[in-house]
Amino acid sequence: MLVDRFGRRITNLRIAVTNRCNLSCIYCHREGEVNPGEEMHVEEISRISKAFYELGIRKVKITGGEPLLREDIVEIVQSFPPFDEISITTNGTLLARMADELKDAGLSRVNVSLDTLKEDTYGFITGGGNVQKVIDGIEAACNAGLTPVKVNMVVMKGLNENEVENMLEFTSKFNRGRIDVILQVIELLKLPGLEEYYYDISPIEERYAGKAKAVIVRSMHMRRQYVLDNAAIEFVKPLDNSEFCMHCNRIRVTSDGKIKPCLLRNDNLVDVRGLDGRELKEAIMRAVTLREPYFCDRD
Ligand SMILES: Nc1nc2c(ncn2[C@@H]2O[C@H](COP(=O)(O)OP(=O)(O)OP(=O)(O)O)[C@@H](O)[C@H]2O)c(=O)[nH]1
Ligand SMILES: C[S@@+](CC[C@H](N)C(=O)[O-])C[C@H]1O[C@@H](n2cnc3c(N)ncnc32)[C@H](O)[C@@H]1O
Ligand code: SF4
Ligand code: SF4
Repeated sequence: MLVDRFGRRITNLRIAVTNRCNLSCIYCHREGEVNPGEEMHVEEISRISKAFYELGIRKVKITGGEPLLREDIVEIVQSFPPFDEISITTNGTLLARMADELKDAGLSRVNVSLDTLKEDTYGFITGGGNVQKVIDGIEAACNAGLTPVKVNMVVMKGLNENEVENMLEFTSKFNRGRIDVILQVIELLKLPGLEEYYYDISPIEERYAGKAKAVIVRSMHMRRQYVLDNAAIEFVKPLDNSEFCMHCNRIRVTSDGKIKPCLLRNDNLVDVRGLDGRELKEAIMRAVTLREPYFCDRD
């Protein structure tokens, strides 16, 4: 088991398989990648993930850019070691036609980004995306058993801050007798130029906390999930949140083969391209020693 200098156990791997995307969301952090080099080939992704598996990692998240743009995405999923869970975070636009194949390849579940159900707002946020394709993708993922599907909603002032209840109603339509779709409400990470859209989601969380039938506190980031009638809602509030960072159990790999100890830093990357065997594992362990909570209480 990998444990960093702060006693944080690392159980999850996040691999960006591309930096390319078919949308251009106004807020995109691209998983913290800047000026990426050539994308890793499937063999490299497989080699790196096996090294992490041998070091005790049991869950992997595929992300990007838009992972479903990779023509070999099914091969990538098939090439993983036997992780307990393989999930993808996707914008959902290409999911409808791929859901069954991905399930057969060994994918466990998906997160689908959908900030609004309003066509014009969705088009504005994503730079021209078609909301119906995403809805079709969510439906196909449910039918394929890629559940629970998490619908990622980044809340933005003046754009969708009043749509949480609508989105919850939308997810509850898929929950017949069990929770197949969870709404995940995400605080906007204020990249330069995004300040005007920032919206504090704490009052929204308080509102649903008051109505919850049960509360699940996740070991990852101590994130709270509230169980409601026929629905569930989780909150992701990283900003200035030392509790969130103290419970960060994930390590990242960039699309061009660098280990990234923290989403919000690029000054401590460890390049593992071309490494194998002991050298690769040593580089991974070096990256683990570079992990530090980004938001922490300082005197
Ligand atoms: N600051 C910070 N934000 C994160 C981190 N992990 C995820 N996020 C944010 O959380 C949002 C959702 O991420 P997803 O890729 O859907 O995955 P997840 O919800 O973290 O993971 P699962 O619950 O396992 O599906 C994204 O907007 C990320 O920006 C993290 O380690 N640090
Ligand atoms: C970078 S995207 C990559 C995967 C895929 N293209 C997608 O959109 O789901 C991963 C997640 O990060 C979220 N995200 C991107 N930029 C963000 C920001 N500035 N603040 C909060 N979340 C953000 C997206 O909404 C998405 O749910
Ligand atoms: S779909 Fe995902 S990767 Fe593409 S621009 Fe939007 S948030 Fe970024
Ligand atoms: S910002 Fe905090 S939670 Fe996110 S990757 Fe960095 S240390 Fe982990």
